[in-house]
Amino acid sequence: MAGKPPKIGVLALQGAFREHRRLLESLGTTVQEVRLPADLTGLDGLILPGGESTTMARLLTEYALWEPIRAFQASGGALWGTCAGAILLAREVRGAPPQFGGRQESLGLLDAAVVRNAFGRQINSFAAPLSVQGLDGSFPTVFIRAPAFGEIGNDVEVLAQWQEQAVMLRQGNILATAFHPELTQDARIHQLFLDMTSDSKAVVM
Ligand SMILES: NC(=O)CC[C@H](N)C(=O)O
Repeated sequence: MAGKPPKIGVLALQGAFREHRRLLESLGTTVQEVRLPADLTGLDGLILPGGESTTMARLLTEYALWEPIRAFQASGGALWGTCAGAILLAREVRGAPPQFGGRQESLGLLDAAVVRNAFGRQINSFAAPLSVQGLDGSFPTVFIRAPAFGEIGNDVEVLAQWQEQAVMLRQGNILATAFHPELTQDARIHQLFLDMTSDSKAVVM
């Protein structure tokens, strides 16, 4: 769809937000770092980066961002969570640390449960070429203490799997990857997300 180029926010409380910014800018996208609810104004999409989901959850509470992000998505804003960011999107989080009483707050916007650290600890981190639905050839994925998705709702498409576990999901204007496209030089999933922002604008109009 022709029109204004999308403006994308990257949640910049903690984690790999600079890496997302670099890839988005390589595609000519205007990027806004998001730390406060007001930073969401005028954005077409928001990326929740990888990092540490328990820390990010605490900071989302401190900066009063939970409800504004839900409202942003409800009004047509696209969301993409990578790794810890994907954990924040899920309906239910498994494997929360005991000091959280085994429970971890999430946005609950993606109709799937997420299992933290599904592929093991830091030392079990790995890189692998993966086939991703809609992309030609393989995509160079990087998994760092990555989650996997389960109990996936009917409205959710599985776009990639690793060892029979779902690692990339799309539900309408929400995208979730258990891996880190921002740590590669391959901007195709960032491009896919930019395309999603114009899809959701088309729906709203
Ligand atoms: N690379 C990552 O984002 C790791 C996510 C981390 N295991 C968490 O649960 O938050």
